[in-house]
Amino acid sequence: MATAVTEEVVDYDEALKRYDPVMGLEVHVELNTATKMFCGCATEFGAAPNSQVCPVCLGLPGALPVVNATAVESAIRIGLALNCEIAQWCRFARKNYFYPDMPKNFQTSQYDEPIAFNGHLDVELEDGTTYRVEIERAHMEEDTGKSLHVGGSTGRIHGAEYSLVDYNRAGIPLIEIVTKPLTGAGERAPEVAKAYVGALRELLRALGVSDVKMEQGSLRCDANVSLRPKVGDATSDEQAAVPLGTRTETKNVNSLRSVERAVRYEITRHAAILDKGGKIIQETRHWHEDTGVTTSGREKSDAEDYRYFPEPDLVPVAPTRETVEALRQTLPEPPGERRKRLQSDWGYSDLEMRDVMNAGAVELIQETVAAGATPAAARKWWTGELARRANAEGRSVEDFGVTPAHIAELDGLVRDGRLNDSMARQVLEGVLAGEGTPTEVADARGLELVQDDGALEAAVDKVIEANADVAQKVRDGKVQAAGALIGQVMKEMRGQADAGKAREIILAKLTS
Ligand SMILES: Nc1ncnc2c1ncn2[C@@H]1O[C@H](COP(=O)(O)OP(=O)(O)OP(=O)(O)O)[C@@H](O)[C@H]1O
Ligand SMILES: [Mg+2]
Ligand SMILES: [Mg+2]
Repeated sequence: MATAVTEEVVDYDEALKRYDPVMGLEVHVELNTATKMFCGCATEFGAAPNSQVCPVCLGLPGALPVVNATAVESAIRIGLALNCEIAQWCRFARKNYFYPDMPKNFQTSQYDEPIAFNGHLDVELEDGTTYRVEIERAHMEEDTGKSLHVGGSTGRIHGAEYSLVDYNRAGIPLIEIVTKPLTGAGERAPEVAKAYVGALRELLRALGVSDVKMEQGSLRCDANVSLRPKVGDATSDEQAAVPLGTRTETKNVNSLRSVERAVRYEITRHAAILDKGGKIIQETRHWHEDTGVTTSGREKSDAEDYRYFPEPDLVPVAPTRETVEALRQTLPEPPGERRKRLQSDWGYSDLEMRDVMNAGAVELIQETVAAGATPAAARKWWTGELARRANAEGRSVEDFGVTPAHIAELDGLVRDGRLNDSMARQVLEGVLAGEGTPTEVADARGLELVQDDGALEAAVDKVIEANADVAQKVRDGKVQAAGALIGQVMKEMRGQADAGKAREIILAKLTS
């Protein structure tokens, strides 16, 4: 294991004055098929170690693999969604290397005949511009098992007392999506990296092919970074003609924010080495979330000898054009377009839509609006109260037992004038506590606005009398001062009044 040496870095903006960054992103996505890539074992996450294994995924002699047809379909759909060409005929290949988490001593992968190639994904950046990420290929392979190193001194894998290995993950279908070297992003390279992985995650989720949980490892990103001397604008022809520098490959970066930080860090680290006339070593690096740095992994040349050869135990994959076209018909509306359509349907600002995206609430809002709520109310509940609570409790809003129908019903009660905002919040408490539907909770808790305007007027009169000085301010034109009076009226009515109505009455009495 690498010892923790702090490497030199230069200021990011300084680095960008002298160097042009180039990136290549490799994303591994675990498909959500019920069974593994080449056998019938289950793929459930978190099962007891080595409970989902068989002779095929354990690589026992004589066991024969069979391709998972659903995984191939998912691979083709991913390829199509990434605007790739789909191979008419391709094979699996054995990638030979020895590592204890890989029981067969080779990984069944694809090499020079990927199922999908030559695509692109357009990603939107913060400033509204679009960057086209060129996709080199998307190929099928299988995941490895997981090692667990126990005892010994902390962080020293090979100093561990012993190691355990869990093969449940071995053989889970993976698609590796590899970009071409991405140029022309200039100082926005880290932002492009984050935006691309985010857009890819959104796309894969829309395709329904993976649960894309970076924190659980079902979506993993390796970020390759190199620098070359800067000779012009990032997008100029002279700059494009400069040969690429040596890359480093930062492994398994497991959040969008980390992708951005890791790329940024590597740019500043490379620059420091190049400034001193040093050479970048082509190697893998490990990202450390806590300290925000990468450390050296293993040296890895381009000509890494994996002794690839075509897998003799599997038949080639040869999807007919009809099959491919039929799969094309199953593609969802591109997420970017869908997002824009919904934002305009719902009348949200850019900021509001971003909140909704960040809260992962698009589907919930869609269902809530379909159930009759206004888009504004749906957004308010799902990204406000419920998202806050979910965050605080480290849970997902879906796990609360509150449904879009509940929220629509709650909104209905507010719009019918039966509940005010603070009462609606109390009703929601009750729904969260499992007391029933919003109407049931409001009935059971006796929550209902006083509809009697006479009572409200009486309360207003009383409050005006008791707060003559404030009332005078309102009369003198300081309308904001009415807020204090409304507060008093609400108190007088024990919260059972419609604050909007109270305001109307107060202003009518004092300003007309
Ligand atoms: N000089 C470079 N600078 C930045 N990125 C590069 C450079 N050369 C290649 N890349 C990118 O690095 C990535 C290399 O991924 P690829 O899967 O092809 O090979 P690998 O990382 O060597 O192999 P493995 O899949 O075994 O990790 C690609 O995204 C490619 O575009
Ligand atoms: Mg790769
Ligand atoms: Mg790689």
